[in-house]
Amino acid sequence: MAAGPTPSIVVAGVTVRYGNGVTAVHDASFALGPGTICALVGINGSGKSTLFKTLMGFLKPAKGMVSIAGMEVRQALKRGLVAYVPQAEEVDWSFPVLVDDVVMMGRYGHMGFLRIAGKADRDAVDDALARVNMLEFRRRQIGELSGGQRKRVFLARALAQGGRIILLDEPFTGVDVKTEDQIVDLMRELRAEGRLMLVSTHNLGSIPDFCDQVVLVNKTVLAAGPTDTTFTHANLQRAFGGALRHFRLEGHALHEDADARRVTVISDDERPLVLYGERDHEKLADGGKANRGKANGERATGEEGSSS
Ligand SMILES: Nc1ncnc2c1ncn2[C@@H]1O[C@H](COP(=O)(O)OP(=O)(O)OP(=O)(O)O)[C@@H](O)[C@H]1O
Repeated sequence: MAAGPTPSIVVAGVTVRYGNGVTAVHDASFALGPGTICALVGINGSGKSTLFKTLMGFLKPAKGMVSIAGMEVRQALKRGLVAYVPQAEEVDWSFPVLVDDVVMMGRYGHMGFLRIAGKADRDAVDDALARVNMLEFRRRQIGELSGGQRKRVFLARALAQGGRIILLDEPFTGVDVKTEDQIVDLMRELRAEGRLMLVSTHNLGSIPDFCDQVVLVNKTVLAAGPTDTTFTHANLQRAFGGALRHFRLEGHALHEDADARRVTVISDDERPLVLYGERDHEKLADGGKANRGKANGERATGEEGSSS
């Protein structure tokens, strides 16, 4: 991994307003360092995309300060430090462009004015496509790919760019479990390389597995910190209120055998969080840790729960 500024994000007292006067985020603060995968969690309209757009310099805070790798946003973007993997809805899939060309866009910041790709650029594109297992699709039109394949192409674009900070807006929406696992494995590799990833997701069940930090939002940052201490039942209730589906099944209502453990299923939208044998529901993350193997092994059960 190329040396560069230490990846970090500092958001301090940030308020963001849209042109129509809507204050989407007010007085939001959190800080993240290198070698981190952080989940950005909140209901629809809670300000996750607004925060991404602010970190990408598309929106300017009305108040507060954003610093990326110790620099102003504009400077960090100019240096290609931040790569963005957009939500599927933000992309015009009818635009006739090859997979190769999409990934090469990640290299534009490394090229001269005429954007002529050199060997280093072509190598970076090859490496990135190989890392997301998409080499065989490189001559395909982007619009001809499945949702999960498209996500992987945009992830490859971020890798080709060499961004030490990667923002992923709902990377798991509409992808199957196998693709989600591939994306998570890749993110773990990128974390081991010291990169910083901020991931918005409704997959609550996956968060204790691969995120070391969590930022919970609802128009402001309600809680931010290590998953173990922040991804708690109390904080999820604050973030989601009545929007959260929460089932608790226990004893003979659930088991015909002697296994009397309680099962708690907490779901926002996609993959729910499934906890076994919880007594104290305050600390979801601790329970998740103790029961993680089991919960993963029974993922399908949880998914049935979420559809009810
Ligand atoms: N371009 C815009 N102009 C005005 N208001 C906007 C604009 N985009 C978003 N908003 C408003 O800002 C608030 C936050 O929206 P945002 O898109 O950041 O939420 P989100 O958490 O990303 O939601 P989702 O989970 O649905 O993607 C919402 O009230 C939304 O209606």
